[in-house]
Amino acid sequence: MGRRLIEEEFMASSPLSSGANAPVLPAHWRDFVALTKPRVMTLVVFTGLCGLLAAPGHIHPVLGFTAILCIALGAGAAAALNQWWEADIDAKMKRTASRPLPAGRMERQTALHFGVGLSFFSVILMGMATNWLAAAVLTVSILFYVFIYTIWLKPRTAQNIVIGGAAGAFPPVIGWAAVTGDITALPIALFMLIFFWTPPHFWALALFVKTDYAAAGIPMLPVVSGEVVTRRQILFYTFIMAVAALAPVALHLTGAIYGTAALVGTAIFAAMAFQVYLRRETDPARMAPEKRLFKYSILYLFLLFGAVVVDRWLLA
Ligand code: HEM
Ligand SMILES: CC(C)=CCC/C(C)=C/CC/C(C)=C/COP(=O)(O)OP(=O)(O)O
Repeated sequence: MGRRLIEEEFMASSPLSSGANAPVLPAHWRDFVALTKPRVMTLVVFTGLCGLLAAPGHIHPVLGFTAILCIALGAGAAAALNQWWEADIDAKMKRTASRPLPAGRMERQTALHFGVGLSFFSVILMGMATNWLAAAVLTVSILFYVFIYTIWLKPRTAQNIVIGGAAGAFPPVIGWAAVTGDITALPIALFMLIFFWTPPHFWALALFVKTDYAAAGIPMLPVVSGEVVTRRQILFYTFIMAVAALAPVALHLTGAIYGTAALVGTAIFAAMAFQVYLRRETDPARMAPEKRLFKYSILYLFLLFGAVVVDRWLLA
């Protein structure tokens, strides 16, 4: 048996092997959890929970819990459909190659059925447990992530996440609507905050995984327009995000606790974005500013959304 054949056999059984040729093993329950991108979804669920807790009025705790569960299940379903569509792309990127589909631990069809089934389940349960406005917005966010972002924009334009990022901005609106049955100024302001937060959040990451995206042929901004443009765009969107972060204070929708958190948190964000902007080349000895900004972007959103809830509860 030639050496090439042995290598091919090894590659086929490797968890990093391409989705196209890998043998499909029976999926383990852990693979279904992985399909929902649980780490990313923690923040999605947290922002949904904060929208629910900040809303005026009362919701029975069991129904409130069900609403948050539906946001988690809907977001997980959308993530599964994203991976069903992108199995071949994920196989080409180091960061994603060991996901259940590209690693050959699950059939694509299984992911499709899981994603569609969970989407329907989450929307119907949301409608029955809370109201049909919350269910409708959940539907829009799932469809937006799958069709507008994943299928339409992501493979076509470097502006994919600017528009497509709206999908991830809906959860606080859903949480709010689940309690009140309406959508007013504060949930719209929270939507805007996540919407303008997404470009600096994602492009900071894209700067240090750009070779992955280039290898997979995805037109992310650093691949298409280069690092200098991406660093400038990160700074530009950080300024718009700062306006969105301070808008609830200016509009008297929140009080001093959120105001302080937004002011301090956003000043740190802007300082980090400025460091990213100034950076031209990589110094392997220090953590790159873009890596620091990416990590901080997550903490920032946790902080500001937590502050909204504390603020509204103290005001109440
Ligand atoms: C279209 C918009 C977005 C894109 C393209 C994007 C992209 C990414 C990517 C590629 C990662 C690395 C994850 C991994 O390697 O598994 C990541 C991490 C993360 N994202 Fe985003 N993101 C977006 C929006 C959001 C939103 C709206 C939230 C929550 C509100 C969010 C929360 C997170 C969190 C918490 C992590 C860290 C996960 C970990 O600890 O591994 N992202 N994002
Ligand atoms: C309620 C509801 C439906 C919420 C949706 C939440 C949402 C859209 C979150 C976006 C975050 C996310 C997983 C981005 C990954 O981008 P990617 O898919 O390009 O990343 P990848 O390269 O890791 O696959």
